[in-house]
Amino acid sequence: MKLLLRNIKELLQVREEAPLKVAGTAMKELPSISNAWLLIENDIISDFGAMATLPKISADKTIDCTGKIVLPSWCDSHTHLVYAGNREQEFVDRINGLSYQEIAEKGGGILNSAKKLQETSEDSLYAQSAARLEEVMRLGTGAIEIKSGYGLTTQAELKMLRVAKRLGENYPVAIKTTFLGAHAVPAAYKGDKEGYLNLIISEMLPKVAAEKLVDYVDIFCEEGYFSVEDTHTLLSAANGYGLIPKIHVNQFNAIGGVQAGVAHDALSVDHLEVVTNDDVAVLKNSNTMPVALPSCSYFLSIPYTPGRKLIDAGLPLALATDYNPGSTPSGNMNFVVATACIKMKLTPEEAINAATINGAYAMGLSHSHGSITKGKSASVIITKEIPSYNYLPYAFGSNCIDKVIANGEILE
Ligand SMILES: N=CN[C@@H](CCC(=O)O)C(=O)O
Ligand SMILES: [Zn+2]
Repeated sequence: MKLLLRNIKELLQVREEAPLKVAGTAMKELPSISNAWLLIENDIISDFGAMATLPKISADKTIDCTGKIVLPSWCDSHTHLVYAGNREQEFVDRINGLSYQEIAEKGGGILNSAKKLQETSEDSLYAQSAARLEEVMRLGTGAIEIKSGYGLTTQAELKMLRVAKRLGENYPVAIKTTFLGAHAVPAAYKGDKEGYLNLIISEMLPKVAAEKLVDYVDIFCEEGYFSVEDTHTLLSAANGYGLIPKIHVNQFNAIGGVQAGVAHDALSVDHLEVVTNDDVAVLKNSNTMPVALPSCSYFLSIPYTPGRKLIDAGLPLALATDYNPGSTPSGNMNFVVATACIKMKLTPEEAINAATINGAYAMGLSHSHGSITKGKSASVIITKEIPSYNYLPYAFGSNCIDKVIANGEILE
């Protein structure tokens, strides 16, 4: 099947040789071709160029993209998309004055989602999660990471991860999975965090690894959840199963989670609403991608990750949604890109790099996603007719997407 996109007003994020990631001032560059064509063969980007160079191609289908911009699909490297039910009552409780932490201390928060998930069948969990995945795919997400962490028992964690794996088998989207058993201490282990960590290490990790359910390991390194010492203990154990870390750090407090992540060569450290100069220095000498989650800051009214400071220090930055029922009930990467520009003062070029190639890096997918490069997955967004790519974050409340091509499949 040959699919030709022609008369593209601007083809964005064109990289002949795709970098693994872009950092610092290089994030301001967004290579593009005006008045372009793009050829997709089956599920692969096979060629592209300026219209003046278009060779004779007998395509099975042609899409005229006059006035429209084409860019690689969003790469959302941090989500908790598999969950049961919702937490809209906690949303109202927060409006009425309770904090996110106070809700968690009353047994709400992650434990509330864990209870719901444990009571939900695997098929119902799959159906609820599939509906969310379909929605975010139509919003332009072409690669996504999904975490466990709302099970908090061995059976329920396995259930979540099997659902995530099944989604990857059934949808034309790249899915990476992460084991987040250390998301919170479950009610059954109240006051016995060591006992729960022991369960994670001696029972959950071996089972999750034996079923080949995950690519990465995660822990919520935060006051009131898991300490830096717990983080070292878990990441060392996970290393024995070949699991690379992608961890939750510095959401509310900088307690040394960034340093712990870098010490274990984490692929990414995520949240970073609070960042110290020492965190920046440690990240500079690492391969670890800092990941900002601006929709979470928006929803919880907490500080935004100082993205400007990180990029100005020469670091890379990725943007992701954090889609989950508690802190971010939205998987919309378009809103993330707009909010990064509006609230974190990223330029549109920086935000698009952060949401494509750097997002791909943060889930180990730079070789196949995140840029318009020959041989990469044919996962692209075709916008509506818009004046320029700056319009994408500018028109933050509008859906600027006309069509999505998901691994070669057209989603209307
Ligand atoms: N902070 C930890 N975990 C999730 C939220 C969990 C929840 O509230 O359900 C996050 O990344 O924001
Ligand atoms: Zn998260």
